[in-house]
Amino acid sequence: MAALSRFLRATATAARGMSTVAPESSVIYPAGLAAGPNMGSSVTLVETRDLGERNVQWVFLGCPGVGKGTYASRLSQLLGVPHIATGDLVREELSSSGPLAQQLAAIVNQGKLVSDEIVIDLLSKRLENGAAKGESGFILDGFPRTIRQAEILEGVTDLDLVLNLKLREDVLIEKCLGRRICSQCGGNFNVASISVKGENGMPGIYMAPLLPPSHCTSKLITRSDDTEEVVKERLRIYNEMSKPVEEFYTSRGKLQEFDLPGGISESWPKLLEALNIEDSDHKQSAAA
Ligand SMILES: Nc1ncnc2c1ncn2[C@@H]1O[C@H](COP(=O)(O)OP(=O)(O)O)[C@@H](O)[C@H]1O
Repeated sequence: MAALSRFLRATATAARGMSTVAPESSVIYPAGLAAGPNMGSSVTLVETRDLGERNVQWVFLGCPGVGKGTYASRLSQLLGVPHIATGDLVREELSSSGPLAQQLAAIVNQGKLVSDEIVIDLLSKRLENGAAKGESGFILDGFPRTIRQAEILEGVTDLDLVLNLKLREDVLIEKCLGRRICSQCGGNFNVASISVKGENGMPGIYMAPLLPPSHCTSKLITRSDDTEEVVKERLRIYNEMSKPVEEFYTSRGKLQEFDLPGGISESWPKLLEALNIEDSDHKQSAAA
């Protein structure tokens, strides 16, 4: 805990003096981004890279399978900040021969949460390594997941935005079960073809599969915690432990909700619009 506190305090101080890393494509996002989220109010669009503000510090919340990783990764490339997923940090640790590996595997494979101490330790190390390489700002994905983690983060940094991605639960389960990773290149794919009719006032939803290129097809693996039983347990734990985190940020006026309307090509431009981010290349990247 102390490590994260010390580290984030140092990063925040250093970052305040830094200008935003200019992303490769033309990105325009709201003035005063550092001061608070854009909650749909009218915001003057300016090029933030000219303002000399610090890089964004965002958090992505959302149930397992909602697509936090996909959208956080795209936005991190667009905004020139690192995408830090605590699930990836946990998986890296458990695939290592480190002392925690066995203990972590047992927890993750049951769909339970790793202790706050362990996650904070892994996150601190990741942030320290990033800062040594000159990184600043972040999009955190999968952290905080408990009120305690949220309180610790709040004690050491001032988030600009907490984005809560939402999708109906039956679709979340299908998406988790369809996830595949290429064991060679690490690419993330999804073989599920989702087509749910609208009912009881809920809109229908269509999501095309995200299929791998042919050279990855024979190398696809499934995450060991993406079985139906474990996904349901992860959803249960999300509702019990992480829903309160949504309320925590709502009460601070930081939470912005985003209902995913469909697959990436449909959702990505709408997400950029909701965030008041203009990406001149978005048509090409949405189709990628
Ligand atoms: N912030 C966190 N706190 C506790 N455990 C975490 C945290 N982030 C990740 N984990 C552990 O890593 C697992 C995988 O996380 P993640 O890849 O984010 O999965 P999901 O698809 O459920 O969002 C979680 O089920 C949990 O065991």
